Amino acid sequence: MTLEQAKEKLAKYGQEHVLKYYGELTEEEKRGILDQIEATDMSILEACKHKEDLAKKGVITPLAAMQLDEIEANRESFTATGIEAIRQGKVAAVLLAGGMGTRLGSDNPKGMYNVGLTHELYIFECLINNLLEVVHQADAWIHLFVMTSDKNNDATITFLQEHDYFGYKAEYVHFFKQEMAAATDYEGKIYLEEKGKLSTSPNGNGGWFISMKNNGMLDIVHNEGIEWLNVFAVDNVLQRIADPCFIGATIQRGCVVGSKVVRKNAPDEKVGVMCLEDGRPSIVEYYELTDELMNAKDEKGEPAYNYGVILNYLFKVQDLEKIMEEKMPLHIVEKKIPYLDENGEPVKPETPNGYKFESLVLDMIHQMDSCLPFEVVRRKEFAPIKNKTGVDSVESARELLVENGVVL
Ligand SMILES: CC(=O)N[C@H]1[C@@H](OP(=O)(O)O)O[C@H](CO)[C@@H](O)[C@@H]1O
Repeated sequence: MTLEQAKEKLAKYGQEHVLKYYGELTEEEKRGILDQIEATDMSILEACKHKEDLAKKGVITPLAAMQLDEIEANRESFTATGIEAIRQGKVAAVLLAGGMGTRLGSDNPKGMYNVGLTHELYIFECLINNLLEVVHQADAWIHLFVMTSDKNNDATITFLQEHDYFGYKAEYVHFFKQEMAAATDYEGKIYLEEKGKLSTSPNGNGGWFISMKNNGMLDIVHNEGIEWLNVFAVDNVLQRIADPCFIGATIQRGCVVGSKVVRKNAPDEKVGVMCLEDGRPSIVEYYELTDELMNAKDEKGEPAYNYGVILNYLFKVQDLEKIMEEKMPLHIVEKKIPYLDENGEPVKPETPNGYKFESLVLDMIHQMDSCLPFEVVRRKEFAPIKNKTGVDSVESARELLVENGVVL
C-alpha cells in the first residue's frame, strides 16, 4: 500500500493520527506501518459507536444435553462410529493456542507452561499425550492444526520442534496464525504501540476457521478428506481430544456440531451456557448471562441453563464452509493497551484504557443448524488453567491431573 492509499483509507475511518510520526520513521518502519494499515480491518472499529446493540441476543430457551447415562448406554456404539471416522481420516483436531501465559506469570506461549513438579510436563505435552491415546486406540494418526498468533508463533514452533512434538508425528502437525485486530481508545481511535506500529491484539477465537482458510490449511483439509474438525482450547489439560465416543454421538445424532459440556458447579461459574436462541442452538457467554437466566429453573426445579461449555467443539467442515462468508458478531472487550502518550513516550497502563475487538467461536454455534451438547464428567475432562492459584488454576489442574493418574 502506498502512503497515499494509506491516507485515503485512514481518512475514511477517521484514523489519520496513526501517521503522526511517519516522517521520523526509517524506510523499513515506514513499510511496516503501511503494511499494517493495509492489513487492518478498520470497518470493525465503527462498532464502538453502537456498542449497546452488539451483545443483543434473541429469545433464549433451554436446550437439553445428552446426559451421562444416555452416553454410557450407547458408549460402545458411539465409540465404534467415532473410531471408524478417525480411521477413514475424516477427523482432525484444531488447537487454539494463540495466547500467552501472562496470567500465569510467564512471557511464553501458554502451552509452554510447565505444570510438572518432579519432572517437566508442559501444557502442550499434556494435550498431545491425550491425543496420542486416541491415535493408539484407533491405530491411525490424526492431523493436528495449531493456531498461533503473531505474538507467539515462532516460540511455539521452535518449542514443539525442540521437543520432537512430544512424540507426535511431525507430518501431522500444521501451524497457522490467527489474525490481529487493532486496539483503540474509548473513542475508537487506534492506539500506536510504537511510532511505526499500531497496537494490535489477536482477533478472538472466532477467527480460527477463516485463519485456517487464509493460511492454506483448507487445502490439507480437502486433500486429506477431513470432514470434522475438533476445536479445543490450550488451557484444559484434561480434555479428551478427537474423543471417539463424542464424535460417534454427534454423527449418530445427525448433528453438524457437537459441544462438550459440564454440569455447572455454581450459577455464576465462568463458562458459556448452552441454550437455544430464537430456536437455534446458541451459547451465552458468562459475562453476558443475565441474573434472570442464571437463576431460571426448569419444571423439575433444576437450573434451566445448567450446562457449561468447556470449549471443545466438533464442527462439520461442510457446514463451516457454508457460514464462512457470514459476518460474525463482534465483542468489544475493555483492556489495558500499551500506547504512546502525546509526547510519544510509551505508557503501560495499570487499568483498562480502551477496547479490543474479538469474534468468538461460540457465536459460530448459533450459525449452525443443529448442535449436540454432550455431557462429560467434570473431574475427568475439565481442568482449565486460567490463573496461577485458586479456581481454574495451575494448582487445581495439578490436583485433577493427579486424581486422573498423571504423574507430576
Ligand atoms: C469465547 C470463549 O470461547 N469462551 C470460553 C472460554 O472462556 P475464558 O474466558 O477463556 O475462560 O473457556 C471457557 C471454558 O474454560 C468457556 O466456557 C467459554 O465459553
